[in-house]
Formats: sequence, structure tokens, C-alpha cells
Amino acid sequence: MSVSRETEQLAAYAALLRKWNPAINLVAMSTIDQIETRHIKDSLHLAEAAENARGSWVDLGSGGGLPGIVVAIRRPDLEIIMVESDQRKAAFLRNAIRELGLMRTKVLCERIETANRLDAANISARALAPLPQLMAYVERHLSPSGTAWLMKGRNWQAEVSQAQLDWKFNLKAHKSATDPDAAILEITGIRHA
Ligand SMILES: C[S@@+](CC[C@H](N)C(=O)[O-])C[C@H]1O[C@@H](n2cnc3c(N)ncnc32)[C@H](O)[C@@H]1O
Repeated sequence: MSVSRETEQLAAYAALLRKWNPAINLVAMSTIDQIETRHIKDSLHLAEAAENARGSWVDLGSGGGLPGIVVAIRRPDLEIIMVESDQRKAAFLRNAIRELGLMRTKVLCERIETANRLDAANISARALAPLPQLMAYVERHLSPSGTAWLMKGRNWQAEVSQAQLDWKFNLKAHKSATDPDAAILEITGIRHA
């Protein structure tokens, strides 16, 4: 896919978020001016950190599609499932998939903790839950050899320490592109402590 096609799709996606945000609250209203400079930029950074990812990709708690839709735009080679339990957000995501022509992307409108295990090669999540809870969600749906890509805010080191009480895992932290204190956590080898 050419760069211009990607640029067009990202612009169309930003327009969809702006159109539907007042009705469905897809991103915090206070950050609506930062769709390109923060929300999409952070999600593209995640896709870059995961450039060697292959196979299936599951985005948990996708909301308005961050980072799931952006990863789908950047990586049309991946089979992507976005898990989102809110029916109106899931409907938004299905509409965005159709309008943007994201042929390999699907929505699963179910709760993460009761959906059938997805055995994904890659899992992403952003603004979904504190890391100890998130690890249980990830462990349910990640293949044993898979990689989790978790976007975490300023408190990420404390969350890692808390999660290590219950879980063992390998961690590589990538510094956020938009906030020097935030990070993308690349996590493998998850098992109960
Ligand atoms: C704070 S929003 C973040 C959305 C998006 N990842 C982002 O960064 O903009 C969390 C989303 O996860 C969904 N969610 C929360 N708990 C869930 C669960 N147990 N199963 C499925 N979806 C869930 C919510 O409906 C919501 O859309």
C-alpha cells in the first residue's frame, strides 16, 4: 500500500472520530484537538515498535479504534480482531472498517473475560485497565509464544512492580513518542508467578 493511501485512510479515520465523538464519546472531549498529534501518533509509534510482528493481532478494549484501526491501516497484512463490549462503539468500529476498506479487520462485540480464547500472536491495549488486571486479559487471549504491546501512562513502572507480584514476564519498555514519561510495554513469556 502506498504512503498516500495510508495518509488518506488516517485522515478519513480522524474525520470519523470527530464526526461521531459527540454522540458516542470515543476519545475524551478535552483531547479532540489531539487526534493526530497524540492518539494517532501514539498508535503509529506502536505499529512501528511492532514492525516485525506477524500473524494475528488482537486489540483489547478498542473503544474508537485506538490503536486497533491505526495498526490495521499501517499493517494491512495482519489479521486483526478488535474486542469491544460496548455495542455502540462496536458499531462505530464496523462502520469505520467498511468506510476505510480494512478487509482483514473484524470486531468481536463481547467481554474480554468471557470471549473464547483467541490464541493471538500479538495483543495490544490502550487505556483499558491497570497492568495487573490487563495481564489476566492478555494471558487469556495470547498464544504462549506471542507478544503483548501495551500502551501505558506515567505510572507504568509502579504498575509493572504491582503486576510482578502475580505474574512473571519479559519486558522491554519503548519510550512514548508523545510523553517522555509514558511507554509502550513489549511483553513476552507471561506466566503466573
Ligand atoms: C477507556 S476506553 C479506551 C479505548 C481505546 N483503547 C483508546 O485508547 O481510546 C476502554 C474501552 O474498553 C472497553 N472495555 C472495557 N472493559 C471491557 C471488557 N471487559 N471487555 C471488552 N471491552 C471492554 C470499553 O467499552 C471502552 O470502549
